[in-house]
This record gives sequence, C-alpha cells and structure tokens, in this order.
Amino acid sequence: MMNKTGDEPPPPPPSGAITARGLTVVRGDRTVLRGVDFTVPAGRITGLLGPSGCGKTTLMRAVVGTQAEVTGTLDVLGRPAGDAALRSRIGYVTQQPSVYDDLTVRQNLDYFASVLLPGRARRDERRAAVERALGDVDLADHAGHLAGRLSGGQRSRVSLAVALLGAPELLVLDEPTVGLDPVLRRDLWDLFHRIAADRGATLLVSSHVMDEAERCHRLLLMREGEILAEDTPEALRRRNDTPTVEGAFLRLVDAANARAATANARAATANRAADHPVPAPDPRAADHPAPQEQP
Ligand SMILES: Nc1ncnc2c1ncn2[C@@H]1O[C@H](COP(=O)(O)OP(=O)(O)OP(=O)(O)O)[C@@H](O)[C@H]1O
Repeated sequence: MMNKTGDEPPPPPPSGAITARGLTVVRGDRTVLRGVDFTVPAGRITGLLGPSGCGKTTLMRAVVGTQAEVTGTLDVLGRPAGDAALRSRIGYVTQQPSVYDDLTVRQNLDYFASVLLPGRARRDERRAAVERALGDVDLADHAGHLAGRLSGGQRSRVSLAVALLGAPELLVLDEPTVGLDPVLRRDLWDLFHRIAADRGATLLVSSHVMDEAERCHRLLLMREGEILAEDTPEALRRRNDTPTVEGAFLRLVDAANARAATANARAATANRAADHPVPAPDPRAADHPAPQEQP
C-alpha cells in the first residue's frame, strides 16, 4: 500500500541485476520455462549452462524483453523486464552475428551508432562510442575490413562491439563462443572479464560447453526448463564432491531424475488406487456387526 505522507523510504532495489521468481514461459504448446527462480548478481559474469534445447535462449529473451507469454516476476536493473527505460541499458548479442557483411567494421558500428544515438548534435558522442567499442573488442586495426571477410571470432567481436556501443550496464550474450577454436574462445572470455572489471558491467553468458563454466564467477545450471542449481563453480564442485562442474551437473541431473522417478511412481500408485477404489462399507453391516476379536 502507498504511504501518502511519504515518510516511509521506498523499498530497496533488488540486490541482483536480474531477479526472477516463478518465471514461466510458454512457446507454442510447450511450457519452456517452468516457474524458475534465480538471481544474477551485478558486476559479475554469470554463466547460463545447460544442454541444447533446455531453454537458455528463451530465458535470455525474457530478460531482454523480446519474449511473449512470460508470467511470474522478472526484475532487470530494478525495473520489470521489457520496460522501455531498459532498452539503452542492455546489450543483447543473439546467436546469429547481426552484422552487415558488405560493410566494413567501422561502417557497421557507425550505422548502429546512428540508430542508437541519432541526430547531428550527437555526432561527437557517436564517434567516441565507435572508437571506444573498437578498442574494447580489440578491432581498431581491422576497422576498415569488410565484415564478410573476417574470421568467425572477429565477426563475434564485431557483434559484441555493436552491443557495447551504448555502454550497457547489462550484457546478455547467447552462446558467443559457439564454433570458435579454443584460442579464440579464451580471448573472448578474457574480453568478457575485462568488460566486467573495467566497466562494472553485469554479463549473462550462455553456453552448452561445460568447460566454459570454470570461466564464470557464478553459474545457473539449467535442464529441461528448470534451474538445477545456482552457485559459484567452486561451491558446485565442492557440494557435489567432484573435481569438475560437468561432474556436478551430472550428479544434479541424476538426483533430479531420481526425484522425478519417485514422484512418477507415487503418482502411478495413486492412479491405480483411484481406478480400483476400496468398496464403501455396506450399511447393512452395521445391523450385523462383525464379531470382535477376543484377546
Ligand atoms: N518459436 C518457438 N515455438 C515453440 N517452441 C519453441 C520455439 N522456439 C524454441 N522453442 C522450443 O523451446 C525449447 C527451448 O528452446 P531454446 O532455444 O530456449 O533452448 P536453448 O537451450 O537456447 O537451445 P540451444 O542451446 O540449442 O540454443 C526447445 O524445446 C524449442 O524446441
């Protein structure tokens, strides 16, 4: 209830950059996310890990506000997900690099900067944003190269540079390292860490490669539309008594499967009982009570 006298302080903002409670998403006839709860802390790199099809992209789309049929509570940077005020505060890189192959790296950035920071009055701001983004992703030396002639890793970095143009507080990166060789993957992860450390930005990065888990400050482990666990890699390894996050994930999957099997067995027993109910007592029996057992 609002306090009309204004003598009560406003509620504190949620502690995480992202807080989800009972988040549910239906796509077509499928419930893809099933009432999930999670928190993404500010200024850290959170890895969203799980097998293909478990709902990582759907969760990210809900966070950036492009997903329909979302229910539950989802706060992003202190506002409800999808709020118009969040648009310039979030950078989103989809799985498909969204760059124009027939433009140079700089032309791509100039174009997206003109959409993000329109108008003559902002020309200097645009130039500065483009230079900063080129430097952030270490592509200043390739600014004049056609995007279509770049390697996969360089194209990924152009997509990332586009997302960095508006200096977003939250970066949502959907499988940014997929298809890259180990050296390029390591370089990109180093870049993510620099962005988090230098800018204090929050990163939510999805992957289905478990060894990338070790590079994150914190993890959300997903499976079949549910969050199996959220914690640091170290805590997940320790708690599940395994040397790798992959081992922890497999143990959590086994435990979830065992719980599901128990629940299914209980439901089957209840259904059988419903199909073969115990007959109601015959009211006539009350007139002729069964003989009592004698001690
Ligand atoms: N437009 C859609 N309509 C109906 N179902 C969809 C749609 N898009 C995705 N799905 C389903 O939602 C589920 C989750 O998909 P999602 O893309 O979120 O998974 P993911 O974990 O990101 O997978 P990947 O790692 O392969 O990208 C999948 O079973 C998929 O078939």
